[in-house]
This record gives sequence, C-alpha cells and structure tokens, in this order.
Amino acid sequence: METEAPSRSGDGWSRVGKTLPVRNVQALAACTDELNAKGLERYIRPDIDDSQVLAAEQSGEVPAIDLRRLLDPDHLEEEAARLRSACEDWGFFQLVNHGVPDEIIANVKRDIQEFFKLPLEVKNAYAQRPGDLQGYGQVFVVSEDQKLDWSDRFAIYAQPPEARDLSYWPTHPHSFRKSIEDYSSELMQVANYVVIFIAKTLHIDTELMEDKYVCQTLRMNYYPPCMSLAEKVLGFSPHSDASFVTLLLQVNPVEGLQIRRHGAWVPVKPHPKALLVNVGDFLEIMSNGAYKSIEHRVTINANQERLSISAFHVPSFDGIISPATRTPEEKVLYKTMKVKEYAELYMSNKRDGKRTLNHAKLL
Ligand SMILES: O=C(O)CCC(=O)C(=O)O
Ligand SMILES: [Fe+2]
Repeated sequence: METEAPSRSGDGWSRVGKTLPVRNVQALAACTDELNAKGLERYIRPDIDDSQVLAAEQSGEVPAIDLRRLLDPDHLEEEAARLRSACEDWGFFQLVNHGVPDEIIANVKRDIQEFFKLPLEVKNAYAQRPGDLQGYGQVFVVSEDQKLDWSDRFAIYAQPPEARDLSYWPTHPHSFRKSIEDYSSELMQVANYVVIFIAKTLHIDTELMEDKYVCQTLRMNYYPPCMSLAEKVLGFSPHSDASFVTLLLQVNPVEGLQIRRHGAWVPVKPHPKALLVNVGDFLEIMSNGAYKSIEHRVTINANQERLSISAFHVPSFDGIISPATRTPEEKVLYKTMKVKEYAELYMSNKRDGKRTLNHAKLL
C-alpha cells in the first residue's frame, strides 16, 4: 500500500463538514404541544419500508467472535477462520471476551446516561462551534430539505491525544472526562487487535491503522422515544460508516439497530457482554471489496429511550488508501485516494446508504 508520511493530526474531520444546526430532539420529544405540529414534518419519512424487516428467527443472529480465542495460539486458526467468514458474510460481529474491564464500561455508560439527563442549556454549552461535528446537537445535515434523524449526538475526537481539544469534553457529570478517557484507551487496544487479526485474514497493509496514525472519534447517540410516531421516524438514516472499523457499545438494552442483509433489514439483538464491530468504508476499499461495509439504520421505540456509543477508527487524515488485490488477475475495483478526499465526499453528501462508496468505485 502506498503511504505518504501521514501526519498525526486527527482533527481534520472537523474542518471538512459543513452542517446546519438542528433542533435538539430530546427537548422536542418532551414537548407534547409540538408533537403533532408542523415542526415534526421534517422527521416523518414516507418511505420507510417495514415489510422488509425480518424477524430474528428468520434472519439468524450476528456471529460472535471471541478475542480471547484469537489471542490463544491453540485456537487462533479456528477463530480467525470464523472472523473471516463473519466479515465476508455479515460485515458485522459481536466481539466477546474483549477484555475491557466491566468497571470502565459501567462508568462510561453511567456518565453518558447522566449527561443526557442534564438541562438543555448545560448540554448546549458544549456545542460552541456552529457547523462543526464536534458538539452537542450538531448532526450531518447538508440541505434544508433533508429529512432529519430522531436523535441527538455528541461527538468528540479522542485519539491521537494531540488532536483532542479538552475544552469540548463534558465535565458534567464530573467523572465524564475520566470515564471517556479510560474507555477511549481501552478501545484503542481492542481495535488494534481487531485490525491485526482482520489484516491477517486479508494480507493487507494496515500501517495507517497503527496507534501512531489512527484517529478515533467517539460518538454518543441518544434516541428519545417517540410515542405517536415511532413507526414513521428513524433515529439514524441508512448509512455505512466512514471508518476502517466501528466498535459500538449499547449503553442500555433497547433494540433499534438494523442492518441491511440480502436486501432486507435485520434487527440486531443487544448483547450485554459484547462490543458490536462493523466493517467500514475504508476497509471495504482497502480489501478491494472482499469485506463489505454494511448499511445500517436505527429505528425508534414508542416508550423507551435508547443510548449507544460508537467508536470510529479511521486511518490518518493525510494518509493514502488503495485497494489490495489477492491475485495478479483480480480486478481493482476502487480508486486510490487520500483519506481526506474520501472524508470530504462523505461529509458533503446526504447520509444515503452507500452513496459515498459508490463514488470511490472505479467504473
Ligand atoms: O446507535 C446505533 O446502534 C448505531 C449508531 C451508528 O450507526 C453510528 O453511530 O454510526
Ligand atoms: Fe453507523
């Protein structure tokens, strides 16, 4: 793989996105007067096709991959074969025995829940940079007519350390910074293992995913319940992630995530002990399509809120990614491009399935 001395600055993403500020959905959901009003129109989607949603018995469950077995020479080969098949067939897997201490997970879950309970003004104080992705209540909205997602998000750049701007890290509740910091470092280690084992199954060069280059963004997602309109709104529009891999922690055990599989939507059952890992767009490009970045969306519950935290692991912003073929005959399917170039495309497009990846394909 071609690489160009990648810089370690990880804050590039904050500069490429142009977003419009949107309303806080949690506050909107709490305000019953407005719930039937015109203001809700932008959230209502005439095109949700629920006939395509499979029941769990029909679809099977997302496979579980055991990190402890991958790290054990006696079981490595067998587990790596299961990892390859999970990446090829599903693009998603539940990572069990990931080794992140229970206490670190419990702390970050508690603090995220506490954070979203805070008064709106306190949370809004963390959205100081309009048009930036880093901040409360800011989402990817690129046009005035775009349908809005029924969720609030709060993203922070966590790694590398010099890309952080701690002034945007919440200090309410007071333990939040520390719990994010602990969780972020643990996830760096887990993601590093995941990348190493994925690379082994593919023979791709993952220099750009090494600790010294990789960028990690943590995004906390809050999906308020929507009593009257749960079936008509979406918490997250169908999209694929602009990451190499994403590691998702379900903060509370409410269903909502669905993944696109064989043309249908398959609900993912929350797994209390796992981190849900998915193949992102950069891995699809770098594996020349051997592992596909899978489209997913989030539906809304009528009575219960849902919370999650996504950790996006992304190659250095100044790096160059190119597809690795396995045989000399294999056709190259994707362009070689700067990570920055891909990020700009991603951020200037509406979240619309795998639209950005289609731009990265060679005709
Ligand atoms: O909340 C979830 O389950 C998924 C969130 C997601 O897809 C994302 O943050 O990109
Ligand atoms: Fe996602």
